[in-house]
Amino acid sequence: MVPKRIQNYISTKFLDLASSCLSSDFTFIIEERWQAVLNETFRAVEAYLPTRIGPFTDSLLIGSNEPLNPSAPPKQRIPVDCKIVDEFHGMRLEWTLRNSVDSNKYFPREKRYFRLNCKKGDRDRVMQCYFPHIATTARWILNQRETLNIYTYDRESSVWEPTVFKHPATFETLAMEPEVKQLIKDDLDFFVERKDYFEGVGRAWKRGYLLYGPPGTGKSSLVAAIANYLRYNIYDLQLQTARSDADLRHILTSTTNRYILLIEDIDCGTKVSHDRAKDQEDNDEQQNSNRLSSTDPGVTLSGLLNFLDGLWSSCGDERIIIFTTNHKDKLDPALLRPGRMDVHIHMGYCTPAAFRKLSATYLGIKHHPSFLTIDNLLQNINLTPAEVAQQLMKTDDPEAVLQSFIHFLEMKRNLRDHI
Ligand SMILES: Nc1ncnc2c1ncn2[C@@H]1O[C@H](COP(=O)(O)OP(=O)(O)OP(=O)(O)O)[C@@H](O)[C@H]1O
Repeated sequence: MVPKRIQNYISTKFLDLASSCLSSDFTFIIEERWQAVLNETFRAVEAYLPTRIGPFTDSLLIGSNEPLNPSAPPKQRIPVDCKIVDEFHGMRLEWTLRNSVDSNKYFPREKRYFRLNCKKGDRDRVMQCYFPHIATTARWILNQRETLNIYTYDRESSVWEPTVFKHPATFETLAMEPEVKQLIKDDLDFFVERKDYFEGVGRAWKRGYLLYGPPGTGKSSLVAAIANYLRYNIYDLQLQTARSDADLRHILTSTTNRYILLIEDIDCGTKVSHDRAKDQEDNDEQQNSNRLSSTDPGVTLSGLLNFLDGLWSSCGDERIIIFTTNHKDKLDPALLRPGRMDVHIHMGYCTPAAFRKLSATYLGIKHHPSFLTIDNLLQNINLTPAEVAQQLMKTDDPEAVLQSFIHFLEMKRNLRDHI
């Protein structure tokens, strides 16, 4: 009397129920993304599991990126479908990394997820003890990591591609006014240590820096120094790689916590720049003035601002956002409004104090009778630290370098006087 389809439905449901009652196993699934942002549990497991590779692990991904140390053992990662067995407080925990392609989307994206199998009876203990243990261990591992990464966004595969970041710049080697340097370091320390403060005053735990100044004054070097100081990875974003605001959101929420988001030369090739002189002529274009790129259909200034301090700004924790520009005056005033970028840092021409730092770094000389002459000359000439550094690398005889540098400065001064 019962139609075949309903019979099948009932028997399938019955079998499901029976197998779930009879099976003593339980499975946790940990996907890479959680509610539109990167899943911190996934990231913690990713950092933790390589420490659990044991003699029974049957395959590993290995690789190396240290050309200067070829005899060092390669680094290990966990391949897809490889089983890792962990033991914790008497529980047996079986992990597997899986991969699937999300084909529903217009742009197919790879979806990675971890499966954790345990005994049904251990489920609560896994939630209450094991996952917190993973989170704590992962935090420690990530804090200890020796190498930093710089990520660039690969538009084709829609993922951030990491490269090892080994920039030698530090606050110690940076040539800038010592007071400014100290201010930046204090600001960074305050930021890192005051999660509770940011929460208490209802602000997202992020800090925005705008570095501006002529080319060669050390903006990129300062970014590197900040990354090395905080041990934060850098996500280097070219705004043009985002196809639309939605794409930008996806890109920005596919990052981990604790990072520097770097958008260099924000004035270049985008409509974030604001050429006031052209305002009148560009009336029609003003309709589209929100658009950052004329070839890409859709990243808008408001899309970017929304991530900076709009509703999306609270997605993610412990983020330093750095914009650099050679032309602050070309930026849209909306970007410069108080509260948008918390700290504006002017990277200027080489000052006597900056010269002393460069001399100590490049020549190993901290005091020299010729410094007075150099100070006087520098005060009247606009020379970037990059130009000074170039002059100081001319030969490996420090005395000869200083003499030739004085000649160079005098030549510059005479040239300027004749124009
Ligand atoms: N303030 C500085 N302290 C130490 N070195 C510096 C400084 N400024 C520039 N340099 C030297 O000059 C090189 C170029 O500097 P850097 O790329 O940091 O400048 P920039 O302001 O980012 O330039 P651009 O605007 O062209 O990107 C650096 O590799 C570094 O060796």
